[in-house]
Amino acid sequence: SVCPCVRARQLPPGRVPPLPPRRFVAGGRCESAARLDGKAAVITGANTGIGKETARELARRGARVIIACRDTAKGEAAASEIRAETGNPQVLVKKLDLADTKSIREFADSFLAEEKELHILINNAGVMLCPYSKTADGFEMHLGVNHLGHFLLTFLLLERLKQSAPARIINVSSLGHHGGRIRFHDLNGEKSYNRGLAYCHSKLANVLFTRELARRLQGTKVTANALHPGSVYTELVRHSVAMTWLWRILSFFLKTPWEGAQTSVYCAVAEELESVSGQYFRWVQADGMMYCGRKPCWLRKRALLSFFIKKGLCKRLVQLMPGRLKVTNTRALSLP
Ligand SMILES: NC(=O)C1=CN([C@@H]2O[C@H](COP(=O)(O)OP(=O)(O)OC[C@H]3O[C@@H](n4cnc5c(N)ncnc54)[C@H](OP(=O)(O)O)[C@@H]3O)[C@@H](O)[C@H]2O)C=CC1
Ligand SMILES: CC1=C(/C=C/C(C)=C/C=C/C(C)=C/C=O)C(C)(C)CCC1
Repeated sequence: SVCPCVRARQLPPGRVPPLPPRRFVAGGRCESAARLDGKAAVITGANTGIGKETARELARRGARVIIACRDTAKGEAAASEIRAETGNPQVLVKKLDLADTKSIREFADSFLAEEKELHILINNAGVMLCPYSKTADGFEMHLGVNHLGHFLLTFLLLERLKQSAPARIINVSSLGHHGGRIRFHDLNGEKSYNRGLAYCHSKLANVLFTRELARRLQGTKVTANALHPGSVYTELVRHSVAMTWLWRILSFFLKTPWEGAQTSVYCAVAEELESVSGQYFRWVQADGMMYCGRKPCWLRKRALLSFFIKKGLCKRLVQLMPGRLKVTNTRALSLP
């Protein structure tokens, strides 16, 4: 493992390592130095938040990045900022409204006509806590945008991904998927609707879609993985006044969008994931509390030590903590 001081020096220009109290929430970062020259990536909802920071990191690595967003003015503002900062002129904007299948088809037609290759598709855009509403095609908004829109987009771009293989599909899900159920009898939430649960259902759909897609893509060199980015201070909570205030109050303890993008970047570039498919990733802390995967045995045996790390009482281990963060597969899901 690399000394934290060395890792700090490897941060991209302008990024400072988080202050000690924030190290607990900042999570790890993608340490792969992989370049993406000659590779093309589509990132949905990349005009802001996690998507924008993901676009910035892929552009920094030399990729041709297509920002797929519903508001092209916001997209252009993000693209010109990224072009200026990374020096990569190949950051483009294309209109995509995931709440309208007509717009998704237009995006795909235009993309397929203009772009010959696609190596990375990051289904990142999302809505949360929307008051009850429907997409242009009559689907409940969370399911329509977060899952069905991305489902159609992926389907339309799949041949291009296969032709460009090795290629990766990354679905940005959420820890919230644990609270989700696929309510086959009421997919549109017409019989009962809870906006928090509607979000969770759509995020479970992301995970299940990833698993089935990975199964169907076996042998094609196109992988599909899902992830939870962490709790990130973004505009995701905009539909809820209470959550907007909670987010402001907790902001110091939430990941920044750049920190939140690290799991997406890891899934997109890490060499060791070249043939890993059908998995769900999230950063986990080696304090034994959140760890579901390969917990180091010295931690498993020492619950007290784990408590000290969590409370920040053991200075040396706290200093080492960022180096002990891993992305791991967590939950094995089966269809309901
Ligand atoms: N922030 C967090 O704590 C967590 C986030 N996530 C997931 O991370 C992903 C990114 O969210 P985050 O960056 O936090 O949130 P933001 O609200 O900052 O970004 C969401 C993006 O999705 C776009 N979007 C929303 N609706 C549509 C649509 N109909 N068509 C096209 N684009 C659309 C938004 O566009 P516009 O700007 O035009 O509204 C925006 O670009 C989401 O999938 C979210 O569920 C998961 C767990 C935690
Ligand atoms: C209570 C609490 C937290 C709040 C976490 C929340 C509220 C997470 C919400 C996540 C969402 C909205 C996910 C969307 O997919 C922190 C800040 C992590 C740490 C301090 C204790």
